[in-house]
Amino acid sequence: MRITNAYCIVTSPGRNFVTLKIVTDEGVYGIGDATLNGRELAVESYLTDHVIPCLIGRDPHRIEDIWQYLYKGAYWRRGPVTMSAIAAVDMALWDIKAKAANMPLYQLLGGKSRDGVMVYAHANGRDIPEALDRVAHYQALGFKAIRVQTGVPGLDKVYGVQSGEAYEPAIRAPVPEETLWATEPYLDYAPKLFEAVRDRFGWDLHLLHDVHHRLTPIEAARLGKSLEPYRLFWMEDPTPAENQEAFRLIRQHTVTPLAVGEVFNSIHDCRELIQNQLIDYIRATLVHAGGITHLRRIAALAELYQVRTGCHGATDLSPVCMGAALHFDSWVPNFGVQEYMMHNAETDAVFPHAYSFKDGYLHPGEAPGHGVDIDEELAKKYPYTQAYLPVARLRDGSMWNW
Ligand SMILES: O=C(O)C(=O)C[C@H](O)[C@H](O)CO
Ligand SMILES: [Mg+2]
Repeated sequence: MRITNAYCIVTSPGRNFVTLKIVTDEGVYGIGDATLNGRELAVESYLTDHVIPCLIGRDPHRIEDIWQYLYKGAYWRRGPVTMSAIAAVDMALWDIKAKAANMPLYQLLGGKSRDGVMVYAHANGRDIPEALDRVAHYQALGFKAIRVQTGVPGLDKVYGVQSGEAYEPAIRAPVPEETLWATEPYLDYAPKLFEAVRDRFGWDLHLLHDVHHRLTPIEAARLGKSLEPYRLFWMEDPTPAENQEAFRLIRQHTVTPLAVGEVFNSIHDCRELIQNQLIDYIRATLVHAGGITHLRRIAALAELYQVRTGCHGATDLSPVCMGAALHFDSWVPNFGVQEYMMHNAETDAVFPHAYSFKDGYLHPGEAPGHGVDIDEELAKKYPYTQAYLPVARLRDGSMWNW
């Protein structure tokens, strides 16, 4: 089998997605997600200008060799643009291999380790009562795990809180939106939120919370400690993780479980966090961390230290990433949970998929490959529009972490 053609499809059914399609001489094709929120065209150019010309004529079954070629062959290693491009190729090649074998991808990875993939939903409210209503909504849908975020008194816009029906932080505009952040009111308010959630819903629900990189290590330690009575499933990204050592300080003060890594793109970003058991869940996922070939190395390292997976699954990762991740999640021995934000109807129509939700679990389906396709004609109806994640500043105007 040979690769005869490959190209990117950029589409925007509500938000921007970059998809790679790899076509072979035997008519089998594979699909990979290459979306990097706010930097979509950089990955598209990396693939189109620098990667695709090197793929033509290669044997698509040689997934490991192609991965190594793209990683080592560029000389410049790692980084989100490079690793998202490699991930797209890798996902598409695994799709081809599984389709050629006439098997769902999880079978090639080693078969299922579980009957369903537990997923968590996002309950977002402008205040505590609204957040509680959203928790009730997702619990009624059958979710066993729910992430809860609220607005903070005195702050106009806060990460994770929706102004309309669907939460979409990447605003369509030529430059990022500016938002305001203040740590003190947040640290006071977050425990009140979880006290209210436990009061109303009891203990038979996994609760998660995303701090979105906004605290210093000692502030994160304080928050983890103040959330202990509410027994969170995890506290996510409490502080930026470039300095992996910083998590030692948080760990010394709290037993609230920690989840980190949605912005990571290689095993080196989380090696110390894992080897020193400074986290409980690793959030890296396929599209930003080099695809299945690389994520399974990360998971294997994590397994040695009883760190479990908690793959990123926000809506800026396309259904292609979600579908492939569900095969990975079905197989990976040290699975923890999968994020599931749910795409809008337009996105689901552009990306027909085999996965389905039932009673708090997602199932990858039995279609050969990863089970997600792209309707290229429909995709053309939604042209790319510039959109960026917001930035955050403190009250004195200093730049902060969004
Ligand atoms: O889903 C999460 O946990 C996130 O933090 C979502 C991110 O803000 C989003 O994916 C950025 O593109
Ligand atoms: Mg997050």
